Amino acid sequence: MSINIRRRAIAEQRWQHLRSELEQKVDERTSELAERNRQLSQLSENLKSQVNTDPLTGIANRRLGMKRLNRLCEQRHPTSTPLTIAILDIDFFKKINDEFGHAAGDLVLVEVASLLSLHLRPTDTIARWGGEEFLLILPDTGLNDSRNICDRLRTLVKQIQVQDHRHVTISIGVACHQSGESDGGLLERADRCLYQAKRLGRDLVITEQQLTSNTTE
Ligand SMILES: Nc1nc2c(ncn2[C@@H]2O[C@H](COP(=O)(O)OP(=O)(O)OP(=O)(O)O)[C@@H](O)[C@H]2O)c(=O)[nH]1
Repeated sequence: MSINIRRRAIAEQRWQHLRSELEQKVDERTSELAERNRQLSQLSENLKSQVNTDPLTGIANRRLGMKRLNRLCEQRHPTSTPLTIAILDIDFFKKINDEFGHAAGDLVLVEVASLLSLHLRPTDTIARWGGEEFLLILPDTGLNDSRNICDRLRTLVKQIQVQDHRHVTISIGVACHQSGESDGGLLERADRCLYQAKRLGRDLVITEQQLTSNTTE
């Protein structure tokens, strides 16, 4: 009888030991999986940010700019606050590259992007639209206010110098979203304003209002 009790006690001890070993293994495996999960979500965050970011300037890329504009245009209804966009293009950028080198051109792009980020609101979007072109999305902003904002940016950008020589200038086309309009239509109108700013000599802000009054004259 006492032998049986001792055997049972030994078996129970073994069982306890095995159970605590197993529990320890489960704990270790659980923390390994939690760590791997953390790494995977970090990786996924990094990839998401790479997909949406312009690698040179660190601002939103065309993809993200387009996505935000598309969403804002779709969400708007007749009583929404105004939504304006501006397409901004650095003047004679090819000359900057040709005279001072591609690295100097890159630096200008970075400086323009950081100036825009510094002077616009966190709710605005600043996206690199193409080579030396930027898209600004200004929610809750009417055409006149946008014009003033863009004119201030135009003046500020002139403070940027390329290797202490040439001052940088920009041309900007500004258009306001019309109810029911697609993002494509809005972009096209802003682009026409930009084209006019270039045509009229550059270092200018042209709004669609000015474009209409110019073409009807
Ligand atoms: N350094 C640099 N240059 C770029 C980049 N992307 C595009 N470019 C250059 O930007 C230049 C744009 O030239 P154009 O389209 O002729 O325009 P522009 O010289 O600014 O003339 P306007 O727009 O008419 O005032 C081209 O020479 C491109 O090679 C970039 O990421 N870095």
